[in-house]
Amino acid sequence: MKTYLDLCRHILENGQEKDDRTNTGTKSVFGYQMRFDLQEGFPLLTTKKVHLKSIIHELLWFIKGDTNIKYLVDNDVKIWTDWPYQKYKQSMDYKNETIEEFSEKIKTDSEFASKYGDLGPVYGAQWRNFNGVDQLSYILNEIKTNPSSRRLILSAWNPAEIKNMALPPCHTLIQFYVNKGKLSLQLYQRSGDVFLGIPFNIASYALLLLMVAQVTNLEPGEFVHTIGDAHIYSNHYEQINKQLTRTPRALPKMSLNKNIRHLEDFRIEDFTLSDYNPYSGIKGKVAV
Ligand SMILES: Nc1nc(=O)c2c([nH]1)NC[C@@H]1CN(c3ccc(C(=O)N[C@@H](CCC(=O)O)C(=O)O)cc3)CN21
Ligand SMILES: O=c1ccn([C@H]2C[C@H](O)[C@@H](COP(=O)(O)O)O2)c(=O)[nH]1
Repeated sequence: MKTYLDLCRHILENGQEKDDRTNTGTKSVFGYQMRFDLQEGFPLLTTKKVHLKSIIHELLWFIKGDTNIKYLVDNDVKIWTDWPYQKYKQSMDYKNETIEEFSEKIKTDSEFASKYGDLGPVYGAQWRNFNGVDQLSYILNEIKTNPSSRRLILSAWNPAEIKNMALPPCHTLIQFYVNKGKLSLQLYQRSGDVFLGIPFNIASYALLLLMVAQVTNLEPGEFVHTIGDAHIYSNHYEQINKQLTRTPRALPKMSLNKNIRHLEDFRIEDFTLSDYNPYSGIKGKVAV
């Protein structure tokens, strides 16, 4: 994952200080592209330990078309909880619960979960029902029947619905590309938190590529990651510099249960990561 460290170095050396919505402050560049050949291994960072289980669950949650954090919270995935919690804090029902108590209520009280756990029409909703279009089914069918198409696009950016989303989509658009029996995927990410979000996003879309390749009988090719505003938050400089002192190790391997033929049939137990030997994890605050 030298590719990732190159991005970090590029921003530290060439990035400009930029204010942002969260008032944390960032160093930022506009426009950056990374390429990962999936034949060379699974692109999971080795310069810090990345919690893959959260990534897999999040992806399965998108594929289900789900937008309520209940599924994530039930599976102990915490990455989306801050946003509904902030909203809950501003409501009449809020009784000084901590985020842990809030999560517990989401788990045990389904009425509470439907009232306070929904993020609005975020990824899952747009992937499966963009103004009535199931984009994921459409893409899978096109890849199988019309692989040379240059229109294999899936968009999460639905301008009419942005105002109803807890957070406007960061991974706004993906395009598939099929050539010589290989499937590639390019992501256009409008905004990328290089320390927290990007390692997750790389792994997540690499995984989606492997899954789609399997169910369309293609070999995985390249994941191309294009970022618009690529930034390092000012409270993450230390964590990034620490990673820059670490020499990347060999990439792990990801194998999928070969019996799965439909995207919706994948379950957490169908993913096996092997030979993952990362350096220790590094903590950092998420800017909300
Ligand atoms: N500022 C910001 N950065 C993000 O990366 C981000 C957002 N906001 N908002 C929406 C989602 C949520 N994402 C998140 C949120 C939290 C972590 C995080 O805290 N990661 C820790 C712990 C992981 C875990 O508990 O599994 C990490 O060490 O990676 C990562 C991505 C990615 N996105
Ligand atoms: O998958 C994700 C989701 C979010 N991010 C980061 C990028 C930004 O730091 C924030 C979102 O704030 P905006 O003001 O809406 O850009 O979250 C990410 O890197 N990856």
